[in-house]
Amino acid sequence: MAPILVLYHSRGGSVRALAEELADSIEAQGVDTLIRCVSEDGSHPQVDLVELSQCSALAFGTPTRFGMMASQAKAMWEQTSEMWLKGELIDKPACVFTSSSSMHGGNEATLLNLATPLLHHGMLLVGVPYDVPALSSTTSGGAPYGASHVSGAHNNAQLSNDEKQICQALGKRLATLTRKLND
Ligand SMILES: Cc1cc2nc3c(=O)[nH]c(=O)nc-3n(C[C@H](O)[C@H](O)[C@H](O)COP(=O)(O)O)c2cc1C
Repeated sequence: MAPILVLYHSRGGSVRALAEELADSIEAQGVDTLIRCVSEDGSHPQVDLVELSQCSALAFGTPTRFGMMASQAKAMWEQTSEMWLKGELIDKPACVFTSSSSMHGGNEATLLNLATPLLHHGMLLVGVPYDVPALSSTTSGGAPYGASHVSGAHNNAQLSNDEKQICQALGKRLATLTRKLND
């Protein structure tokens, strides 16, 4: 099975923290990951679109920017018309994640916005079900739509335990479903 691609954009490191947490939880299920950035950030290499077309599944995240995905990621998706024409992502599982500075500053809207191009590509969106206890106890990030983090006005809050647990549950679910689909 091809690796699961964990693809993100992050300027200050908050989304990167979620990406790394997701990758760890996928790897814990014995599934290989490839962590890539939309644009080179010094921590992980920039994605090659071939890696996107060949992945077995995708975890995709950017910061919340005015309630939607970062423009760098939107620009990347606009280069995927050929992949879309060939249907290379159809029936591959996918999940989304984001970080925002404020609690009600549009992180849920961003999760839904991140999902839009994935649905256009025919991907199977994987969310977080309510049997994950942290979804009911979180006082910061984490939603049925995906993993999220509320980073605070100075973008320096660490991931809370609930945010981590929601992120780990999402990674585990993505890995498990991907393996089942590839059996
Ligand atoms: C241009 C811009 C727009 C932003 N828009 C929002 C927003 O709509 N809502 C919000 O809560 N935070 C917003 N933020 C804050 C970031 O989403 C937040 O700091 C996030 O954690 C950054 O993630 P990163 O550390 O991975 O870059 C914005 C930041 C920038 C630079």
